[in-house]
Amino acid sequence: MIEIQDLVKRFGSHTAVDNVSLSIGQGETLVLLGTSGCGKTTTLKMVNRLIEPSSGAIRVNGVDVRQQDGPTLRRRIGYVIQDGGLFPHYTIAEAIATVPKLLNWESTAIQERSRELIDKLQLPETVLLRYPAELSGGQRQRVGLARALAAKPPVVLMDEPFGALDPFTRRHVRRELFGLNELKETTVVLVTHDVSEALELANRIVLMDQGKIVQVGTPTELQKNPANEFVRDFLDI
Ligand SMILES: Nc1ncnc2c1ncn2[C@@H]1O[C@H](COP(=O)(O)OP(=O)(O)OP(=O)(O)O)[C@@H](O)[C@H]1O
Repeated sequence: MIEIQDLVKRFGSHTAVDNVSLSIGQGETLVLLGTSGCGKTTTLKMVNRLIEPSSGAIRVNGVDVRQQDGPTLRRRIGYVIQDGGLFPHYTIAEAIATVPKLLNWESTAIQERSRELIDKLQLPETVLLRYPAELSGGQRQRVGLARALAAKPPVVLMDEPFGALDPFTRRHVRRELFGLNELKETTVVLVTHDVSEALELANRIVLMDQGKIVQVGTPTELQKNPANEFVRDFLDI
């Protein structure tokens, strides 16, 4: 589904992502885990071309991401960031409709899809007419996900999607979201530095340090067979 090959990103003399290769399967939830500054976000943003690689290649469904311009590519790849990443001057209905509109969906189809998502994410329909500032953090997060899923993208990238929430709401929202059938069929790449979140959500975890992959495996593999002291320390085992 997503093939990342020998990916490198340098910022001046600093190598933020250092020769990363990964294969992510259809419907898989892959978690990029690691300390602050280890290159998780930079790796993620190269998938949807918010950052261009220094070298290496990324293919989504066999097609090199560089064959499409950034905006076109991003219509097919959902993107969720901390606190929802919503524009303050768009109502929730407008926010969710953004990508379907760009894809020229009929307005009745957009309305139907928006209501479906609002319902699935257990938000009251009245939020559709409100602005992000009028919602709670947990609600904004759900709306951010609704916006990312609106046009049914095969791939969704998530960068610390629950980072702005208190621990209780965080657990609650993430269980709800990852319980959605719709998300089970979607390929998800999620960035976090939260070990328990990674262990709970990941099919596989990619543990990174200083731009490099230290270990890739299922949560159980990492816990049972940590590759080295760093992995043991990071997972606190
Ligand atoms: N635009 C940029 N210009 C220069 N250096 C950058 C830029 N973006 C990121 N970096 C550097 O690249 C490294 C990796 O950053 P990145 O944001 O990918 O880390 P991260 O693992 O996502 O960290 P965090 O969890 O803190 O967000 C860091 O050292 C960061 O300072």
